[in-house]
Amino acid sequence: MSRTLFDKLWDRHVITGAAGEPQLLYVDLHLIHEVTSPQGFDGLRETNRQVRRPDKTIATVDHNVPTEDIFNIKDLISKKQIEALQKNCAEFNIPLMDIGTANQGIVHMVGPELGATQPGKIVVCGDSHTATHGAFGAMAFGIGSSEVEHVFATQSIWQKKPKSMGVKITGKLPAGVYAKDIILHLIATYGTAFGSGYAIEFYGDTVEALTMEERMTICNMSIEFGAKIGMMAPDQTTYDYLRGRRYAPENMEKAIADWETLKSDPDAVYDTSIAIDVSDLAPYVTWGTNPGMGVQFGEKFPEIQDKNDERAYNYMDLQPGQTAEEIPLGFVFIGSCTNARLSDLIEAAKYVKGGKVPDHIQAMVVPGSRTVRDAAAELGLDKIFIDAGFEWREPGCSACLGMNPDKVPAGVHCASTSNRNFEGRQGKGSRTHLVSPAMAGAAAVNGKFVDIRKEAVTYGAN
Ligand SMILES: CC(C)[C@H](C(=O)O)[C@@H](O)C(=O)O
Ligand code: SF4
Repeated sequence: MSRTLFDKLWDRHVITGAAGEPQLLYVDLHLIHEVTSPQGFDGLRETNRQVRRPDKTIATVDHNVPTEDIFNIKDLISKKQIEALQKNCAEFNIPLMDIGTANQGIVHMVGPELGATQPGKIVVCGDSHTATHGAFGAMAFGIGSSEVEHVFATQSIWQKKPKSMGVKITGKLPAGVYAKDIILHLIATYGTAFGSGYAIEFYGDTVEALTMEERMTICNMSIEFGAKIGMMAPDQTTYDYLRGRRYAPENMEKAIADWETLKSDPDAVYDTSIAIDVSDLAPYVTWGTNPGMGVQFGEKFPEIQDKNDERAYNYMDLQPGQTAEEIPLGFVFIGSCTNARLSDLIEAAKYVKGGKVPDHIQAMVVPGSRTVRDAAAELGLDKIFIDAGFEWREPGCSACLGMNPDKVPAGVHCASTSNRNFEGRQGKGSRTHLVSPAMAGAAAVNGKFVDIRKEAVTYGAN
């Protein structure tokens, strides 16, 4: 029988359980961070158990780390969580990409950078953006804290198979329009609950033409589209990305021969299918308090249709009929596991170069990992951002969410390359507008959102 990529990944991992019932799946890679792992370790200790496969577990510190004085963790809860992870990793023999080390970074950046995220694997993490790793043709999903303990102890997890959805993306992206705009467009068009109960496969000629970094941006926000799982079939782009990385297979040719089978059969059928064409897409800007409340640049913010819209407009202090250019920005955040990879910083820098961030805007770049930070500095991007008036920070989740000192002040509008614009997400009372890195960079030096498709707004673009 014809099978989708998702069916193939699922079938490979079933240990026991009948179809239609929860099934026990083997886990190939367990990523952990300081926020959702302490309970699991405590549970192991209480019952005198070990981590079954420390060699299939990788730890990162990301949510709580300061991005200025990295070893000086002032917040007591943050300090406790980070110290607990350090102690737990030492006790249970788990590799930790610790603060200050070469591989420090956000968990969803580090797995791929190390080459640990690979086609065909089941990747889990106590974090909702785990779908990011699906960009490699892996089946990756977020799990809860009690499931973290289960994976620690057994290297497996019970799951009921979700339905499958095919999202076909075709057309060539116009200049100034990015992977971020594709996923924001999908969410704005179909709603934040559309993917609920599904594992999504993104495919089509647009997807095939994307780099791994762009693919990760789309899979990352599967959760904002309602789906726990988002994936793309592996191809030459995937293999080229992985070759030579620390955890890449020793015998790449043998691995690739297997990975080549990881694609949906031509006549495989998804439970639900949708298709979009991106040839005429414009850059997106969200105006409201969920990632689906967004418009294409130039469009007016929509009329109020329900209580949610009303509440969002009140919280954001915006009105229907306004446009993105009218948003009074006070903050620009370029960071997060959605858009803080090297290509994101390169694209943002193209629009920042030679410009100046006006006094009314605080702008920061927070590379998602030290690897990215170092590579960007090598290209001189740090200088471009600093000369323009940006703060150039150390890696971490930073202002993506208010768990560390980086926060957007109450009432301030922030152009953000992250994935969530919920009330208070970037700090109490903060107002988040989700955009691509290029849109954020251009907004910083122009003092407001601008149409980056027009040459005139780019400074020294090349
Ligand atoms: C803190 C963590 C559990 C959380 C998540 O699950 O996604 C965070 O990463 C987020 O983005 O909101
Ligand atoms: S960068 Fe943001 S979305 Fe990503 S893991 Fe950290 S807090 Fe979650």
